[in-house]
Amino acid sequence: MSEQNSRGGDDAYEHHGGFPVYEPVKAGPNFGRFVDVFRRLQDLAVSTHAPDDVVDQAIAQAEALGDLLEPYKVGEGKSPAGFNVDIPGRGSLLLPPWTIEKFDADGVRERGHFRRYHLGGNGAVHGGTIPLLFDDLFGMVIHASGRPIARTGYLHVNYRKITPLWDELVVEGRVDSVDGRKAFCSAELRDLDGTVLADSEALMIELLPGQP
Ligand SMILES: CCCCCCCCCCCC(=O)SCCNC(=O)CCNC(=O)[C@H](O)C(C)(C)COP(=O)(O)OP(=O)(O)OC[C@H]1O[C@@H](n2cnc3c(N)ncnc32)[C@H](O)[C@@H]1OP(=O)(O)O
Repeated sequence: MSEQNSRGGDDAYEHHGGFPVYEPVKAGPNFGRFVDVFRRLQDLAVSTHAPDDVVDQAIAQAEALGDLLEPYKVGEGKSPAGFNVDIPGRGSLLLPPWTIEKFDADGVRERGHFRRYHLGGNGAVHGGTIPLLFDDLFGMVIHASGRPIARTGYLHVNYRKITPLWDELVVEGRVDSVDGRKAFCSAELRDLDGTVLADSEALMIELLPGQP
């Protein structure tokens, strides 16, 4: 149960805007492997040129897999996908497979790589994938800072160098300053030599009660 605050409001509700208060959904012991196998399939789906009969077999097997899983569909916030910080990408296939290394009020650092599924052109990571990485990072930066839930008002990305597939990389972000509901954040994506591949600035705006 949430409690009334001194302004007569509801602390939990105000902290979460119009969001439900999600409880983390713990994954079973095989969920990491489950995500891994789907990442492999994502890579293969965009990197193979198989004969038609093999494509037909793949469709049949994928349909059978869909039929196996369909009865277990759940609503938002009820699947372990996206909620498990021990699994790369928190177990979400939308996110690249990055792992949280540091998560505190000073900022958040993650380490990981992009895969064939994230290919843009000529061996480089797709330019739309990098804002995804930053946007999600800034969400966690806000969470780690202890600030109320926020949404991205703007996200600016500078692409400084080609970002390669498969190489281990590091991204780190923090809140630079706060002005009322507005948290101004920044982050850098680097290779292991410390070269900045991309950097980003974002405005994260605290949600008002009831804002979705
Ligand atoms: C372990 C699990 C972790 C889990 C971690 C999970 C991480 C996931 C994180 C994902 C984050 C997202 O992608 S969120 C999805 C992408 N973002 C969105 O969809 C947001 C869509 N936009 C909105 O809903 C709205 O614009 C809001 C709620 C953000 C703000 O609307 P509002 O409440 O009406 O606010 P408004 O008065 O307009 O603005 C408030 C102040 O911000 C300023 N402002 C607003 N927009 C801008 C802007 N683009 N550029 C400059 N300034 C702006 C205004 O001038 C004002 O300043 P002043 O006059 O006060 O000075």
